[in-house]
Amino acid sequence: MTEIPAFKKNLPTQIAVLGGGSWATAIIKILTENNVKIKWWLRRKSDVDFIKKYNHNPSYLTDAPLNPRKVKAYYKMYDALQGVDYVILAVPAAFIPDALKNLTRNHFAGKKVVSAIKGMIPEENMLVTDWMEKVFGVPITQMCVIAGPCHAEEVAQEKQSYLTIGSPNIQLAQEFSNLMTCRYIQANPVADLYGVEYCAVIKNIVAMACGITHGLGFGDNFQAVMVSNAMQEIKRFLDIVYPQVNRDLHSSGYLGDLLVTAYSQFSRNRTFGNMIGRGYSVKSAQIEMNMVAEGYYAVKSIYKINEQHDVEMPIIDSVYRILYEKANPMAEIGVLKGFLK
Ligand SMILES: NC(=O)C1=CN([C@@H]2O[C@H](COP(=O)(O)OP(=O)(O)OC[C@H]3O[C@@H](n4cnc5c(N)ncnc54)[C@H](OP(=O)(O)O)[C@@H]3O)[C@@H](O)[C@H]2O)C=CC1
Ligand SMILES: O=C(CO)COP(=O)(O)O
Repeated sequence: MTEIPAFKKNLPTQIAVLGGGSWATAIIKILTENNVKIKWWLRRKSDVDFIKKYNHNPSYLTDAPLNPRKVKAYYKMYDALQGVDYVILAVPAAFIPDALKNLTRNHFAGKKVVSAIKGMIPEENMLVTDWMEKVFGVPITQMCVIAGPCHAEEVAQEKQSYLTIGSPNIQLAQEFSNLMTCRYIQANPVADLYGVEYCAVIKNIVAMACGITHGLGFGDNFQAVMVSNAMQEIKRFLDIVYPQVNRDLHSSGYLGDLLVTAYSQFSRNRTFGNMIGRGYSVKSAQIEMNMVAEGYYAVKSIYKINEQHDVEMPIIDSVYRILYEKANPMAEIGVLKGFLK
């Protein structure tokens, strides 16, 4: 017998959130504005104990209070997954294989899976949703992704923001959008899961390029040209890798996400790039940041995927050579200048 979903019985929707960083914390804050119960998995027992006692995350978005009637923290992932309707993945992509290594297909059977991750699985150069389908057999029609211009720090301050929920299953995208819409968040469904997921990954690399050029002393004029060219680069890539009619790349789920990451003071990817432009090595930039810049891993994956397609992607190529081939940033941006219009 098919189980009646909780929202149809007017019961709280039970949602597992996997990951203890700033985005997981922000998503939990948003969801608890609605009729949901959250089962929150974090990797450190000390964090779980802290949240049970003080009702906020000890390390990320520490000012965001969490409703103890709606949020329960878990250290064992199996316990967090029990009885939930949705599983939200919010661990940085590079750590997903390790975080989920003890799970089987059964843990996801019948559950809807949402990726809040804007990164690629590095070893396999795969989108997170493709990887979830391959490893755990989750049908793509049971998955959606969260995209759009939205920094966790602004969610914590309840600043009006917009999200885009992508799924080939538009009913699912609508259902999850309803769960994510509240006083300060408007979530909108789109049928283009792969387009928004790839765009969210690539815009992180572009934000790194913006940070690099800023660190090198280039100004706003140059950055505006680079961001415009980046949008065309994203379009060329998507038109080859996942063509779709009616994809509006100028909407906030694509262009908006690129703009906020390229320009925001909160962007980890831009901050990381800025350090590289100022002369930090990759290792020292990683040590300096206590958060994860997905673009570092993603640029290698996109570069490798594009070896099969040969799309013209000069910004991606430059960032790849700077981060992985120790190319001199100033010399590399000098080469890039010749491609920009
Ligand atoms: N922050 C934002 O505004 C947004 C983030 N996203 C996406 O959300 C995803 C999660 O990022 P976010 O929450 O920001 O991450 P943060 O940078 O805020 O935190 C890093 C997280 O990664 C965990 N981590 C670090 N190293 C490891 C490891 N070796 N194994 C397992 N976990 C590890 C940390 O756990 P610990 O603290 O225990 O070290 C922490 O939970 C990313 O894909 C990001 O692109 C998407 C939209 C907005
Ligand atoms: O995707 C984001 C905002 O939409 C977050 O970007 P950063 O990871 O660069 O902070």
